Amino acid sequence: MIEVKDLSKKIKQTYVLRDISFQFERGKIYGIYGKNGSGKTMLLRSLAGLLVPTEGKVLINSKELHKDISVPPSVGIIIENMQLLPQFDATTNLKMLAKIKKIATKDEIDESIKRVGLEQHGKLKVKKYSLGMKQRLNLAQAIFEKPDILLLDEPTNAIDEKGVSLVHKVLTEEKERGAIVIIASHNKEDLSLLCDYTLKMSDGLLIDEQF
Ligand SMILES: Nc1ncnc2c1ncn2[C@@H]1O[C@H](COP(=O)(O)OP(=O)(O)OP(=O)(O)O)[C@@H](O)[C@H]1O
Repeated sequence: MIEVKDLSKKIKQTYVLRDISFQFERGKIYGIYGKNGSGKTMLLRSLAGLLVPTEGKVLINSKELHKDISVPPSVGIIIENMQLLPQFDATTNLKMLAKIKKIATKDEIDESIKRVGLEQHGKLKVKKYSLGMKQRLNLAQAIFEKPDILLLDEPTNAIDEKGVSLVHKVLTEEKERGAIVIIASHNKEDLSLLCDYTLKMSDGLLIDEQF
């Protein structure tokens, strides 16, 4: 479980996150929507341990980030400006990540490439990928270790209609496996189709509209 308690973040005199408290539970998909600049990415970064709070805290299974643990022990992430290595193919990119983390097997890498519909292109260099193909590969790297938590910033960005249904299918499977899936998007309609729970972000505040 992820518990966010009174979380605020101030950057250069401005609060980009303001007094956020919420609990995210296993086996559910959460959607966070809001305008550009509302704080969605900042919240995902905080949950990933990539942003130190100014006030408040984030607990992952009762362990506090930046105190008991530095990052969540089992997390898959798609966050803006992520870099895949363009000179290598999809399989090599994931194999190199697997080497660093030492968790996924070759079969699990192949399976995740297949799940995102890239099996025909597994040997193509990533520099030849379209934006949508890169985004699918980003999803493959987020899921290939079967993490407990998935933090996904605009995971369907640049993906065509057929691809979007595939992404929805994969994320539903991840939820059924018991993962906590948290998606940020500016597209409320896209989220409402997929998510068990949708929340609105506005000016750094997280607004729960489903009382
Ligand atoms: N590196 C930074 N330094 C200072 N302020 C930043 C930085 N990155 C983002 N911000 C500010 O933090 C606020 C929240 O930004 P954030 O990226 O979380 O928004 P977002 O909801 O994810 O937007 P988008 O839909 O455009 O991705 C914005 O006001 C932005 O200007």
